[in-house]
Amino acid sequence: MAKDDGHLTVVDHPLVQHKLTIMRDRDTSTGAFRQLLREISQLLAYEVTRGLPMTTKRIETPMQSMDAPTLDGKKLALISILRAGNGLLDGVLELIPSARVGFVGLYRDEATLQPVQYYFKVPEGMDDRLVIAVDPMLATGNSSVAAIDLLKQAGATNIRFLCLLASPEGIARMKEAHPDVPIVTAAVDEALNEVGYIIPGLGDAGDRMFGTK
Ligand SMILES: O=P(O)(O)OC[C@H]1O[C@H](OP(=O)(O)OP(=O)(O)O)[C@H](O)[C@@H]1O
Ligand SMILES: O=c1cc[nH]c(=O)[nH]1
Ligand SMILES: [Mg+2]
Repeated sequence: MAKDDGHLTVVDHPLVQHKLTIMRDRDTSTGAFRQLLREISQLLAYEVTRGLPMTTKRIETPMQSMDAPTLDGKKLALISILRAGNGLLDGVLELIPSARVGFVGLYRDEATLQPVQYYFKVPEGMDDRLVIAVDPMLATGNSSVAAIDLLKQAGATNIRFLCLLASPEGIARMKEAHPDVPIVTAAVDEALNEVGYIIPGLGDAGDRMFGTK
């Protein structure tokens, strides 16, 4: 696991990198792409949930009673940035089924690369939750910055951002707009191309996941 100043964590684990390589391959099918994203999301979840507050609970093992560590999943809000965010959400939610879930609907206008909002629904009490926003792609950063703006407007103060692939430009934009939001990603690619796609990247995550192109 590579870290910079605490703002960015790159999960360079061999399992993550191997699965990401298959996802990048243009010949990987929609079904395999979705399955791999689910698997990677669970490996990334391990990192993004590091340091989550724990309490203890009195339990009886077959041998004796003990105060055992436990997580209060209800204090966690997972926010999917639609639609591709759902590909990360499903796997993380499987690991933490009691987490609360919200959705920010955004798509990138292909000409301006600005996000267009079409939906917003998050759990109550955002100010009292650890919020993990998920979206596989951090390209220009316009979508994630806008989504986090909205989450902060809804009261969130403790936010982390989980993605699969990031560009250097997107990381810089997030760091400038939201220096308090740590980013966890599987890889930082070379650059953005002239139409705002990550290079070498994996193409359009939503289209590859849902087979829409
Ligand atoms: O950092 P940015 O330049 O804003 O680009 C990243 C955004 O682009 C993709 O979504 P898209 O707009 O394609 O919507 P989709 O999830 O519905 O496919 C991706 O899932 C991010 O939300
Ligand atoms: O490379 C990119 C950039 C934005 N959105 C994607 O899905 N892929
Ligand atoms: Mg898309």
